[in-house]
Amino acid sequence: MTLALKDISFPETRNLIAGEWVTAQSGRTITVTNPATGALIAAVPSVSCAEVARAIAAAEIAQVAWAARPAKERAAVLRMWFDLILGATEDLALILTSEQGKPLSEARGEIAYAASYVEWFAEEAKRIYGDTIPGPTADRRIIVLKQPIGVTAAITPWNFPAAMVTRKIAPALAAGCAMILKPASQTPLTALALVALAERAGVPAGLLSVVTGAAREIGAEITSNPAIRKLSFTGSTEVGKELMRQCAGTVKRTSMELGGNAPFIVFDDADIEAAVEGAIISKYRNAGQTCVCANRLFVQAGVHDAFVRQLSERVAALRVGEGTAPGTEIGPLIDDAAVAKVRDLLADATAKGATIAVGGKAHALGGTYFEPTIVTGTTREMAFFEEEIFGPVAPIFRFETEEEVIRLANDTPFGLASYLYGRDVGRIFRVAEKLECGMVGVNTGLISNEAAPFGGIKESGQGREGSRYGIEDYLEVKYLCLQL
Ligand SMILES: NC(=O)C1=CN([C@@H]2O[C@H](COP(=O)(O)OP(=O)(O)OC[C@H]3O[C@@H](n4cnc5c(N)ncnc54)[C@H](OP(=O)(O)O)[C@@H]3O)[C@@H](O)[C@H]2O)C=CC1
Ligand SMILES: O=C(O)CCCC(=O)O
Repeated sequence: MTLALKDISFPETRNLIAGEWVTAQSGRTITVTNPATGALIAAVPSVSCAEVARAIAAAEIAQVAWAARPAKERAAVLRMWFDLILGATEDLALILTSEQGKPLSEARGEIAYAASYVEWFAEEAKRIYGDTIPGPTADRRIIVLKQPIGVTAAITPWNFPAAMVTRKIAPALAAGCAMILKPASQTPLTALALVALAERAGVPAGLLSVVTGAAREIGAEITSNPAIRKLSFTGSTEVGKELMRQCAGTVKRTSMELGGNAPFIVFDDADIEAAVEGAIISKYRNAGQTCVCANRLFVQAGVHDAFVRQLSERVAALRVGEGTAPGTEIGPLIDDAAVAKVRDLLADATAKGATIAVGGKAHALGGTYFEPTIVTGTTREMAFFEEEIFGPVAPIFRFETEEEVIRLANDTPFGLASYLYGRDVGRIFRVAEKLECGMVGVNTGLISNEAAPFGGIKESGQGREGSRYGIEDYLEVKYLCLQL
């Protein structure tokens, strides 16, 4: 399949290792397909541990020189990368939609979102401030320095092939770190194109490498190589836990952005139209394949029926189709396993008494398309109360009281995002403070932006990305004790 791209050097299908664009030494490749059609798009290298180790060795050298450059120079390179990304929006969006499936309009939005992290951290690079602390005795002074952590690595998922890449590379480079990136095997082309643009922007040879191939093998090298001082991972909780275990061997710092099980709470005094719009964005963005997607919708008894009716009208009208087709709002799911998971969750719920209000089955388009779905009459016993759905299915739970909904919302090992709709300011603060999670959307279904600290608690992970907190994860604190 040929993509109609403006930049003739795209799609880039090689890896950037130690400053050179290469194929795998073994000649092995992995294939990339379009989830909308199943068509083969490209083949990218499947590299060995030795090639990853070579990238890490080059990064060690390049990082020293990069960290020594004034922050203003690092910022200028990042700013140039930001400009190049925005200039290549159409190509990047088409590559992204072709390998991931999301509607082209969402892909364009993701490119802008991805670029916003680069712009943000270009600015933050210049504001890595230390501290002076009054000494414990009259003849002592304490000075705190913030220094780059060194060579870092990132492993990213397929659901946001651009934004998860820049959200990790940009703060790393801004802080003076080097990075080895391993993107998801299903969506490597967006990452390769972004890294090609970073090279054009002036990122020095060896500082940033991108490797594709067998996750276990590459992950084993990244997590065991002592030169890697930090790993930032976005993906499933299961793999995140495994990587944390592996990183323990060399006591690497980790940032983990893992699964979620977001409650979306609608109180009786909510603006129902606004709550419905929020649910559409929060639940059905990227066909429900987002870690911050509403996973359990709790609606208070007084507005339950009105909310279900209005949401059903909106959901039944969502246009399902190929991401590149004009007007598409819901693309295909990433693969057959994702469809099977959604089907199993629905079968479990209906067997336990739930009702399908809208959708509920594979879409007539075939392939991995699934109908946008609403399920009512749901209970705590159903599997989707516990599991991340990662598909276009909204289970709606009816509740009566504030105490009950807080208990239900927190009854999960996850703690990433939560949403609540209502007008009672006192209740909003009470509930937001009691929810066990890292982020709360109040009267909004969209909480992601570069200025905010994105991240979770409990088994949803640790560390924050974006905002002024995001760069801290790439910095070490060193203190100087001065005896006068
Ligand atoms: N929190 C989030 O944002 C995300 C959550 N998920 C959840 O996880 C489920 C499964 O999705 P999936 O794509 O399989 O997520 P994974 O966690 O398996 O994949 C995420 C990234 O980790 C890599 N990876 C997988 N196994 C290892 C390993 N042993 N060592 C090192 N790296 C590894 C993958 O590489 P490769 O692609 O080569 O396998 C990919 O780059 C989804 O249904 C969803 O519930 C998924 C994606 C994002
Ligand atoms: O779902 C994810 O894997 C990442 C978060 C998407 C966002 O930034 O909104």
